[in-house]
Amino acid sequence: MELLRFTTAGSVDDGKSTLIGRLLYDTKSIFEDQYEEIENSSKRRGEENVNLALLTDGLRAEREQGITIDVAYRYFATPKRKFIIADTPGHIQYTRNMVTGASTANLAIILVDARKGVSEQTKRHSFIASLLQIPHVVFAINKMDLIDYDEEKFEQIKEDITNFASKLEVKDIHFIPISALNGDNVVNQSEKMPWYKGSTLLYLLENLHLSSDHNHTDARFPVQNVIRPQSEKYHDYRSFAGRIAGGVFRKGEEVIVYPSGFTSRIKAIDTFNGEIDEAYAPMSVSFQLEDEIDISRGDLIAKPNNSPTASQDIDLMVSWLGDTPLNPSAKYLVKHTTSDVRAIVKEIKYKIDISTLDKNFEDKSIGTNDIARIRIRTTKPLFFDKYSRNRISGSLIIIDEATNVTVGAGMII
Ligand SMILES: Nc1nc2c(ncn2[C@@H]2O[C@H](COP(=O)(O)OP(=O)(O)OP(=O)(O)O)[C@@H](O)[C@H]2O)c(=O)[nH]1
Repeated sequence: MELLRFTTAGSVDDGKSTLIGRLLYDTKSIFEDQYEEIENSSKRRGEENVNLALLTDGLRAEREQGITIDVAYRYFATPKRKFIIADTPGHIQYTRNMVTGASTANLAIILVDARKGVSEQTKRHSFIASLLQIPHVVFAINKMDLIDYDEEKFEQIKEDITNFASKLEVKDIHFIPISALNGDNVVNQSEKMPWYKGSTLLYLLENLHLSSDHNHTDARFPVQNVIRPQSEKYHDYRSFAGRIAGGVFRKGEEVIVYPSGFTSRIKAIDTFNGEIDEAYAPMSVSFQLEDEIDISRGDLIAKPNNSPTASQDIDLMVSWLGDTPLNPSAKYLVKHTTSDVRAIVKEIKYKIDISTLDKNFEDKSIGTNDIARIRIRTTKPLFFDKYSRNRISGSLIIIDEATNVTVGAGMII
């Protein structure tokens, strides 16, 4: 069954928790006793309706004690698909949380309060979604019940969003008028908005075409592990395990290994369920090669005539996640796919004001939640692609060596 990863974003109180609760409840993904529990809490709090937000807020309260990065992952499934929701609270640390939750997402739901329309947060979240190149973005115009399910107001918000989104790189945009509280257009089609002819949120989540989210052109296989069993029986066995980051690999095809540049052919493709003839992103497989060449963790297997860029000077957009500002004279550790290298920040080109999208060339201080264009120099060449071409081989993370904390998420330009 296919897996869809999505993230929710919105300002505080736009209804993220209620929406997630509604999705879980209407798809029957919660247990009877969980429902009874929130039913009782709602009564105790003197609330008229069962407050579905309590379902996720309860879990949140628990995790807010002592976990630095505030993203909770929730799972549910329908007969059609499996889902992982990265639930990020909307308060101050928005950028950091959204970047963390969204980096592997296929889709982002950006909530907009129908009464307020496009807000500063809507713009920030849309910018981050475009920066991270989340392939699909759904603007859920929530609380339609509070504006009498007014079609004109919905159309106006849609137009406002379309106008500023035209400046961004978002490939696939959807708009759905919903009421998370009452369940309109979340799982069930609303009877209150006969003018809306589009699909419900769940229908969209279940039916979106996902295979084109991966790069199927440039074959990239970062080696995670060399498998060399100790037992007599597998005496001559050696294979290279990892997850395909792009393209298609077939048995018998010629491959090239970086950084060595040696070539060989694929003798076999092993998987957990046995041998296969063809493998593509995002499958986890292990390659046996025909020649005995030296390969270790961090190497990249690709195909001749389709090489990645090799360089030690790398330009990137960085989203700063650290609590302490970027230190231009520090050495950082950089993790790029399966390889680790040391790096320094050579240049801070500019910082982006994410509410206006303006570039600031004067202020070079990069603190928490800032997004900036920088250039780093690594101690060894990295073999990479542009982030716009491949979200895996085009991204890296920056780690503070002293504390081992991830301080930056970088998208290679
Ligand atoms: N009338 C109406 N109220 C809603 C709707 N969705 C959410 N609310 C209410 O809006 C308030 C905030 O909802 P939450 O789901 O807690 O908002 P949130 O975005 O998760 O907030 P944080 O978790 O604090 O970021 C609650 O009182 C909800 O009952 C809706 O569709 N209609």
